[in-house]
Amino acid sequence: MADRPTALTIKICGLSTAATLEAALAAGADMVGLVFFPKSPRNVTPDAAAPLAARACSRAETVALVVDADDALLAAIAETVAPDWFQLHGRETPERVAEVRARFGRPVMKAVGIATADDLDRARAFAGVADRLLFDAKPPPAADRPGGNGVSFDWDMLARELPRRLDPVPSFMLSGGLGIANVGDAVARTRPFGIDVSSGVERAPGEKDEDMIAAFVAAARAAEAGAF
Ligand SMILES: O=C(O)c1ccccc1NCC(=O)[C@H](O)[C@H](O)COP(=O)(O)O
Repeated sequence: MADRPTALTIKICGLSTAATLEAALAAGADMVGLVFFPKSPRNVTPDAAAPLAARACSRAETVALVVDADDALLAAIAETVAPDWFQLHGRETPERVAEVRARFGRPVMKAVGIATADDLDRARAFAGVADRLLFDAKPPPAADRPGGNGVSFDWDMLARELPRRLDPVPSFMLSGGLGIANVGDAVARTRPFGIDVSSGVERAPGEKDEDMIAAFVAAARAAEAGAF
């Protein structure tokens, strides 16, 4: 079993305005995510993201989320935004994860889509390479993005199969369809290192809601008391 934190790490992903970023920081988020994927309603350019990352500096870790990004985009983000983490949310191989980690000198979180226990076997290849895994739901068939779709997967399957299939259990974050009403249940069932939310704190796709962010963090903090 990987080291357990004394507290739940909370990540709010897909922030694109100063006001909602401030709401996440004020609520006590540990990580804030910036999405660099043009098809996403949360997409930001490196130039737009730079002042957001600067605002978060030393208050929370910044995470740059990319999908099958080439080195040119990663270099532009590294130089302009200087994120603490890269989150690779596409079809990156374990070799590419290792390459990004070495080339850009920052920790990498690898998202792995989970639907069945076989997907946990697939995740094993990333466990020794990525600094953290993010278990996310697979996108619905018609989705035009691989994450941030507000859909969940079977948390009980994860809790049951993870220790059987990955030994030691890696440090993982849980995402996919989390919201104010279900985050407590999700944490109690899966006991993750951390959680990650995007759609569940939005009033419309890409529009974060400051009150929902605060309520989500409060609900997650209430859940951590029982889980850790
Ligand atoms: O948010 C996006 O638009 C996005 C686009 C492409 C790849 C990943 C994306 N988001 C990932 C996340 O925000 C989270 O890591 C996670 O999937 C949670 O999403 P949600 O189910 O919406 O809470």
